[in-house]
Amino acid sequence: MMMNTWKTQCKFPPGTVITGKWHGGIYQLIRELGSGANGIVYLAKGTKGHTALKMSIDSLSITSEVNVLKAFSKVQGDSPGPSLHEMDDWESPRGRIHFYTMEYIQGPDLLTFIRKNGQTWVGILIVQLLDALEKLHQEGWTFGDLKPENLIVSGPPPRIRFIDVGGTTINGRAIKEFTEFFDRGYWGLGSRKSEPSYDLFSTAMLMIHMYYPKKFAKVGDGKKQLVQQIGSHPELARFNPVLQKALFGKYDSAKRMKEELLMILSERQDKAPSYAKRYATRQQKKKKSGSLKETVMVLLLTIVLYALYIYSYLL
Ligand SMILES: Nc1ncnc2c1ncn2[C@@H]1O[C@H](COP(=O)(O)OP(=O)(O)OP(=O)(O)O)[C@@H](O)[C@H]1O
Repeated sequence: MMMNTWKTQCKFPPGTVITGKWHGGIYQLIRELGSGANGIVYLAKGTKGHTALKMSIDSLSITSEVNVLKAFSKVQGDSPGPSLHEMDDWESPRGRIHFYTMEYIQGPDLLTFIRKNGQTWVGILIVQLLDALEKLHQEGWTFGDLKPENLIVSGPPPRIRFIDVGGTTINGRAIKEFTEFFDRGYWGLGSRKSEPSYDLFSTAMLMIHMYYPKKFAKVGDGKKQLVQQIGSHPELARFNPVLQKALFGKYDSAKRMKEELLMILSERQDKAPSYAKRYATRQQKKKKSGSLKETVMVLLLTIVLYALYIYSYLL
């Protein structure tokens, strides 16, 4: 009932002009992009070009999402989420509506991208995701509701971005929004406390979902079931050590998970481009066992292979 009320209040046809009460920004709605639990997102045209405009009658949720977007902008390097343009109110014919505008992120969601471009992309995109998560966690936030619909692959070059920051929570609190399949509480594998390991569990579930596009429900012992699902898919099974550690809360940082994932990806020389393969073979011949030198070399090799791997796909 509540939802219908706000939905009706925030529903406007293309062409509607929104004028900011406090900052005077003018936006014309182009089309609806989607609606969530508390608002509607439109593609709009402002004086500086296209923008995504989220409106809601709930000022608290708008303020809290704006705060998350501000935190994203503090993240080192490019923001993993949409950059915030401005926040304002609009005195609409149906009363005051709160809104903010942000970068319009164009591209397919994660699952659509994988369906179109193949599973060879899974590793690299998850590495990118872990990179973004590491930065977010360092700023003291947990993303929370990680699912394919909240991840857009923009580009080229393909780059994974977060949308829908409604579930992003300060570390140490209770997770605000979650989706059963990606929630460790649902699988009986941990609490709903916002902390890095919560996101890493969801990341492992994202990987599983990319190989099992049809989500499956929990039957009996969640832990046993997930281990079985991983083991019975040959492509997914090679990620087994990393997946199990992430599912069972053994990683306390996305960085560590990323490093171990990169190790597995660098082992996959059969799929690597030929120059990468030659490089890897050369390095293996030179390899001296059991030393720090070896660890450094493996890491370097991993980085080089990763760069070549990406490069080969951009050609
Ligand atoms: N910055 C953006 N760029 C492009 N599309 C966006 C952007 N933000 C949101 N969208 C689109 O608008 C839809 C609605 O977004 P919104 O954040 O309101 O909620 P949701 O993800 O559908 O649901 P909920 O918040 O309930 O989890 C998204 O699914 C996405 O398709």
